[in-house]
Amino acid sequence: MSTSSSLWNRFQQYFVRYPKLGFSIDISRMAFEDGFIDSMAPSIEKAFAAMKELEAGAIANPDEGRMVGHYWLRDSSLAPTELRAEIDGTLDSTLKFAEDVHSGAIKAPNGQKFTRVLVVGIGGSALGPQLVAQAITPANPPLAIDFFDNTDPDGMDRIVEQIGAELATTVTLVISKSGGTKETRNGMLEAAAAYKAQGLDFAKHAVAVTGVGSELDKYAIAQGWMTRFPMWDWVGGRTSVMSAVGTIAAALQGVDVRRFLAGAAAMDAETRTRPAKENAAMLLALMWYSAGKGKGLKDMVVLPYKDRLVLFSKYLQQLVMESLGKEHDLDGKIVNQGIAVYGNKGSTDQHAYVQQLRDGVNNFFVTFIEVAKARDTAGFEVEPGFTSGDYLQGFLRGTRKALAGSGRESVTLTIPEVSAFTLGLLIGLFERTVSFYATLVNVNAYHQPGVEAGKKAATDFLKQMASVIGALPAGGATAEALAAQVGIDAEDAWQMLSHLAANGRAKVTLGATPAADSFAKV
Ligand SMILES: O=P(O)(O)OC[C@H]1O[C@H](O)[C@H](O)[C@@H](O)[C@@H]1O
Repeated sequence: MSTSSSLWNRFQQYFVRYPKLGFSIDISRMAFEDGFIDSMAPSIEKAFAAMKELEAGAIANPDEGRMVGHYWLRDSSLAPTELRAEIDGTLDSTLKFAEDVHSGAIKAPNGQKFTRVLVVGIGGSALGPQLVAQAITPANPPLAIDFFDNTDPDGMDRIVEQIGAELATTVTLVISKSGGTKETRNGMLEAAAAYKAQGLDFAKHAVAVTGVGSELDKYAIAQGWMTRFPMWDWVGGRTSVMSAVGTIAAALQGVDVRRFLAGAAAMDAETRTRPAKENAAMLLALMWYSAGKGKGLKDMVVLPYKDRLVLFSKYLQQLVMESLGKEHDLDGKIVNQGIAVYGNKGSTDQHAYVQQLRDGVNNFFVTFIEVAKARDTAGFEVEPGFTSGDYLQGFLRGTRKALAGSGRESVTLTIPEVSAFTLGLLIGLFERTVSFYATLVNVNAYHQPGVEAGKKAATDFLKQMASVIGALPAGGATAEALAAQVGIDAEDAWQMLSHLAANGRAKVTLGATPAADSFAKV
């Protein structure tokens, strides 16, 4: 990768485009040797074979004994026969629901049309709808959208305050595949309380998207919610944006959902059968492998040069890190796999962390996303002969060159514009890349056992907090003494007592050290 003519040749060799989709991938600035792809042939074959089985309904998630069916959501004809009607029917009914909300056939209890949607969900049950809302909704969508995607009460208070009296015409989607996620349960209860405070009946504004028979599903039935849509165990949260999880909010916001699905289906079709050297998903998986030596040694920095795609790095962060970040491989060997993903957008990031990318520790590769069309409206020249869009391209190309000049690797993906179709296409591309890469490094991409450890520790912490509150004396005691009394760790006790004190639920007299602080009942 030295002279400009050899770079031009390398570009020709490693540039693949799908003209029908307006999509291209350029891996010429990755530092693999020319024989690399051929040398990976046996692994590539294995990955293609595993994908074929997965798409045919194999138990591709062995730990949970589940099929992996997100690829069927955009082409139900590939799904096992018994699932097809349910996939199509659910899609139709989510779109019909949105249509009825728009037309006023489904109204708010006050007789007016719904004007806003509040999504309560977290992780895979929020990131997809958030990305869609940011990237492909009209500037002034038919319904404005807000999210409760955390159990931060202050965050929720701010949203409720912003919505104000419009809560009367707000439909709330509570989204949880498992139906038991605590943050989402809390968000739902907080939302219900906010409606109640305005004299509104939450049930008449509430819609559930969840697994049939889940805690949430039962609750929604018992409370008489507006309606419910199903989630299936064969769709993982992080790949659920094309199920009801993503389609309802998208449709309510005026997104052409069928085009969104068609984009993913089109990328699936391109990358399902093409041989490795012209297969964008396989090439990307091979680049991840080459950059990180199959061990995730290099982070992936996602740099879309387009404001609308600012959440794409966050979306990929969950998709990639929750799928690939695994302690064990499929043979039970300890491997501690994964690829760290971060990023924001260009050229904004050039004024922040790109300094380190150019000059600092070389522990990453960049994925540039270039959008060919600069804007929808007529061009405007910021100086004679140049538009803002020319600058955006200049900064992308300049950064790619500057990085390559100091031995930093990058992949560049180009799409014609940001639309429902091209967002679907990008999501489809990365989903298949994750599936391929998982086989290359022999991990199960479809479970997330590590997430459970933090959840269990949080549950224990809350149980212990209850016993500490019960033991708080009127006269004051140290954290250590209270911890010994209820049989818990002294630091945990101090942390929860400090939290209680900060929120007016305990009194604290600070000592010289945490051990000398004294806590009492209020
Ligand atoms: O949709 P839910 O069941 O509420 O799950 C929400 C999220 O939380 C879990 O902890 C998982 O790690 C995520 O993959 C999932 O998307």
